[in-house]
Amino acid sequence: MSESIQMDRGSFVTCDLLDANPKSQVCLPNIEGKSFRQFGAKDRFCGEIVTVKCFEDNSCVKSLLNSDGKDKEGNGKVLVVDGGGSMRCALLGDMIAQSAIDNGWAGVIVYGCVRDIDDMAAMNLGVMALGCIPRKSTRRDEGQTDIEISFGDLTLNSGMFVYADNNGIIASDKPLIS
Ligand SMILES: O=C([O-])CC(=O)C(=O)O
Repeated sequence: MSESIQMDRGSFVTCDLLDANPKSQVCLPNIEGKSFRQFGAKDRFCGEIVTVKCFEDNSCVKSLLNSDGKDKEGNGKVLVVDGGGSMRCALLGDMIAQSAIDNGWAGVIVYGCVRDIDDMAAMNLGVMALGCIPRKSTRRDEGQTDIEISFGDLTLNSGMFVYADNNGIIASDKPLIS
């Protein structure tokens, strides 16, 4: 039985949500020797997922985060980017992160790297990524949106729900808090 817990979106704990919903997906803490870390000031964030798959090209990330990031209830969505785990360039920096905030997104999870992390650490956005690197990606308008993505034992589609805090990342077909 899954249980939607009534709770403020800013005060959930992933461990408690998972205890109440043990069939939820759980991201592994070690993915081929790499781990997700927090880079934003908002270290507890959740929302409806929008998926992107791109490799060393953040065209889709930039255009999506420059568009409305609110769900039907007006809550922020979370962009989950499968960057193939590349540690060679960053798919998000402070300027795109600022446009995510301006457009109401709750957070961005990057299976890859980010940059401008000192500025990002002060921004009211959830950001989790595997690491950081000064180099930006090359925009060639390549990448796919709303496609199934998989990493770290997660298999995610747009319309699912993700919950992230300092304990880690969990995901579910249904909302876990209401
Ligand atoms: O423009 C990019 O590709 C990433 C970046 O530096 C930013 O968002 O500020």
